[in-house]
Amino acid sequence: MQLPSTVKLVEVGPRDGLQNEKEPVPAAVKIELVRRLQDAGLREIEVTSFVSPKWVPQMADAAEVMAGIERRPGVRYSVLTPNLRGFEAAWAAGAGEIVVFGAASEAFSQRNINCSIAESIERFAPVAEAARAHGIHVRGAISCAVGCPYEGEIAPERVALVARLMKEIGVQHVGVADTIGVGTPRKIQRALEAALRHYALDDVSGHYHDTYGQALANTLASLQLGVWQFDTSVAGLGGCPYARGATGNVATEDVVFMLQGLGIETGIDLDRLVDAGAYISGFLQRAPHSRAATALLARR
Ligand SMILES: CC(C)(COP(=O)([O-])OP(=O)([O-])OC[C@H]1O[C@@H](n2cnc3c(N)ncnc32)[C@H](O)[C@@H]1OP(=O)([O-])[O-])[C@@H](O)C(=O)NCCC(=O)NCCSC(=O)C[C@@](C)(O)CC(=O)[O-]
Repeated sequence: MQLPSTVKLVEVGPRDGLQNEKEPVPAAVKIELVRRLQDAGLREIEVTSFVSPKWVPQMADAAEVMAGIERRPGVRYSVLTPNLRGFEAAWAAGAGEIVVFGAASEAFSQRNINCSIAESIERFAPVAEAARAHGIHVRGAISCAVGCPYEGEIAPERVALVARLMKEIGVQHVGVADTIGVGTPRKIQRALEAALRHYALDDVSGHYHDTYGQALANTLASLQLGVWQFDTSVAGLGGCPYARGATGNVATEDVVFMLQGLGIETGIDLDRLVDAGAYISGFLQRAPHSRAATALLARR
């Protein structure tokens, strides 16, 4: 089967990766991480979230981080915005893309953003409208696309429903998110196919946590469908504060290593990426959660 010749990776480490850390990570460290990621060639970076600091204290420094990052031409800086207040802050901070984050599970929607799926769409509609009026790209995340920590297995129809609702309010791109990493290749393909009922191939991405070690296989299964955009997290950082036990996203280093082996272009310098992962892992005082990074560091 013909795989895509190019893949775009959205680096979510500074946001998804660091939102779940027990000890606060200083803004200066986040800013330095973004700098190193850019040095490695990442051109899409999810920097932070403009959410309630009561809900996610780790992202309370969102404005400071956005003000401190070194902006480079050709790099898009995205942020999460749950409501209009978040959007206004994101706009003021110069975000190039905003992410509204919904879920295919009612229970997760309630726990994560304190409203039902229907209410979340009502909340996102003015956010999407305002963003588009300002020329800011709007991405939507569909969490729990295959499984939910509270409801168990999620049917693809639920993903299709949320994708349709997001499409109707002007969300331009959807990310199919396996929040707790329970997806396996066929399940992920079915969730993607559900989103693809409402979005074109170029407007659908995969966001896979690696809790059960399936994320690379799921990435390959997505490539087989022609999906060519993925969220990944340097050093496999992360987890969601509202999904207990969920570990980080698939490590950017592991995905880049696999893609290089497949002859697929990413524009990313793996050595410098490993440096960025080593930097943040050093700060967090643990080894990177990346097999490729561990192997490459051992060879140095
Ligand atoms: C959505 C709300 C705000 C609703 O929270 P709420 O309590 O229902 O709303 P509220 O309007 O009553 O606001 C509560 C407080 O937050 C303030 N507030 C309200 N909005 C904002 C804002 N934008 N920025 C800053 N502050 C805000 C607001 O002013 C108020 O402050 P108080 O009056 O109590 O002092 C809350 O539930 C929230 O912030 N949730 C965020 C949860 C979150 O960030 N989760 C992690 C990201 S999602 C994820 O990781 C999944 C993903 C995307 O990676 C994909 C995947 O893997 O699944």
